[in-house]
Amino acid sequence: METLDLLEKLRQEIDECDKKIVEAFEKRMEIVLQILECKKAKGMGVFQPEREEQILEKVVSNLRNKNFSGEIKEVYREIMRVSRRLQSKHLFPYNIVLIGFMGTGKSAVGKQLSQWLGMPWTDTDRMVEERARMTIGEIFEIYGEKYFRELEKAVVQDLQHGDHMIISCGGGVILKGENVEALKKKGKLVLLQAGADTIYHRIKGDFSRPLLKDDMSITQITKILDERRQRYLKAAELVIDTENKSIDEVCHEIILQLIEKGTCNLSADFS
Ligand SMILES: Nc1ncnc2c1ncn2[C@@H]1O[C@H](COP(=O)(O)OP(=O)(O)O)[C@@H](O)[C@H]1O
Ligand SMILES: O=C(O)C1=C[C@@H](OP(=O)(O)O)[C@@H](O)[C@H](O)C1
Ligand SMILES: [Mg+2]
Repeated sequence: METLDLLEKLRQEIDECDKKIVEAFEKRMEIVLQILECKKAKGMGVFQPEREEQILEKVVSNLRNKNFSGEIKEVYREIMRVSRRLQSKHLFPYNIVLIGFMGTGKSAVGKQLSQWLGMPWTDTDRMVEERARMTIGEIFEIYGEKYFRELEKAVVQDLQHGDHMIISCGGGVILKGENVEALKKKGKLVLLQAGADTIYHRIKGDFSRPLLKDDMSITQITKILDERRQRYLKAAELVIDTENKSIDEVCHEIILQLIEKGTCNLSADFS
């Protein structure tokens, strides 16, 4: 057979394979949505790591040519992430926005939630750093806090167009009313709380936070917390106490509370 004819024939075979894949994919996604209803009824989480491991093992064992084990695993990891994302899109049809004081776990919890729910994650501090090509510490040192707040505001304004994401905010995002307004357009604001003692113990070894660089103490944390408390509470649509809870436990609590709220007033707020 001529090379060009062969190429055409092989392409037709690929098209046939793709048709089957699309059919199977569509069916899989429909089943994924039915599973969501069962999980909801049983109070189960979207992310079931043991089940995902079993699926990976099963698809590899179904392979006739084991040379493709790595490839099939890669594809399936992505399929399972997309499945999680589809389920969480139905559960949480809005951005989940984490606010709260430094050290309450906004960044760590956001990252973990993103993994569990298959939702993309962004951190306003990282966005500011990327845009300025400087660390937060350098921005404060060279240009001062006011300039940092303007950069933070610009990032938040851009984020108001994002859909179905986890957004970890910098602790001072609530200092500007327009930030809160923009974040609420498509998001549910979840306040993470912790006492000054806990916060101090979580962040005492980390000097990347300029507001505490010269005075990393419980007294200084308490002072700034007191100044901001009302703003945090006013902005929050859901309040989560993180004291004596692991990062996983905080994530569970957020998911549970958001689902609980969803049955009463979320659909009205976020339709
Ligand atoms: N619930 C928690 N329990 C224990 N350590 C935590 C918890 N939440 C966050 N941490 C830790 O505290 C530190 C600060 O967390 P981070 O997510 O950076 O806070 P934030 O973004 O709110 O400033 C990190 O070392 C993180 O691993
Ligand atoms: O509370 C604040 O004003 C700040 C909190 C920091 O973020 P984290 O809350 O993630 O530490 C960072 O945005 C900056 O250092 C200022
Ligand atoms: Mg952070």
